[in-house]
Amino acid sequence: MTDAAPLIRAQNLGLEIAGRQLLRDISLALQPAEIVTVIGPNGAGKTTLLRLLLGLTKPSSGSVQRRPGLRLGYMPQRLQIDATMPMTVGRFLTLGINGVDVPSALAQVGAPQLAQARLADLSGGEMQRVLLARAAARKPQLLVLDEPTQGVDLGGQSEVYQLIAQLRDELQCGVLLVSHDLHLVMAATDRVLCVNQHICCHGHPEQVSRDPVYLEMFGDKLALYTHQHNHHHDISGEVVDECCDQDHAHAVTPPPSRNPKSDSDPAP
Ligand SMILES: Nc1ncnc2c1ncn2[C@@H]1O[C@H](COP(=O)(O)OP(=O)(O)OP(=O)(O)O)[C@@H](O)[C@H]1O
Repeated sequence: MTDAAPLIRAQNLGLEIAGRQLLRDISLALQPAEIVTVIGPNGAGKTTLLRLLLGLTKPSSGSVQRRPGLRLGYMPQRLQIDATMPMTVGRFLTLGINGVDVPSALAQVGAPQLAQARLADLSGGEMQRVLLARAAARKPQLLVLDEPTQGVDLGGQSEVYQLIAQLRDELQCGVLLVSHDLHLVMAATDRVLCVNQHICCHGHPEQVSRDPVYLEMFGDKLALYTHQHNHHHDISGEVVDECCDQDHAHAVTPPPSRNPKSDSDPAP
């Protein structure tokens, strides 16, 4: 494969376990330096898809091709830490990875002060930054991040996504990440795959956010929100009309679909 070849290409992936079809007909290609976000409801198969792409789970059907020698950085969804474990962040970053420069690895994720901190003492946001630093420490060609903002408060979440976009620019690596919230990742994502056992829709984030399939899937969460001002937004935040209520709960108004790619389209 050449540099222009995808980092990973999957064709017609399917996984069945104990008679249950967890994933079917997944075809995709991850390009270098591209940020791709997988979204989908709980139990949709997002983590399972990552595992198939990484070769940690064997598909029941279809195939995955990875670039030979592909350098991966993986950030798992959660890391169980024993509160009594005395390990420092600096030690954790070098475990099993040769030649990690701890100060610069932490500086890269905006946490230079954490080298001597105990892993068990970190806040949710600090822990995510440390996990990101470890995933980036191998200078990966592909960063795979499973819900990188778990345990991070809302204000900190967009910071983490900005950091991911910054890492992509610095390392020129592809990024494959899982998220529950399209709107948080929109600004830092080139392409979205909406997964629920199969790829339901895909495309640029704005396209997907207006796709009827996406809206149906996340409709309950998007349908109502409360805030204090006097206009409506569509789901990408644009003001779509005026009204005079203050402090109201209202429905998000999706604008007309702009040719999103949906269920019936060929795979990405
Ligand atoms: N090894 C396995 N054996 C049987 N079922 C499994 C296995 N791995 C995952 N599943 C099931 O597959 C479904 C998809 O799981 P997965 O963790 O991929 O979902 P997800 O989209 O990542 O969910 P969440 O958003 O809740 O993290 C779930 O119903 C899960 O119970």
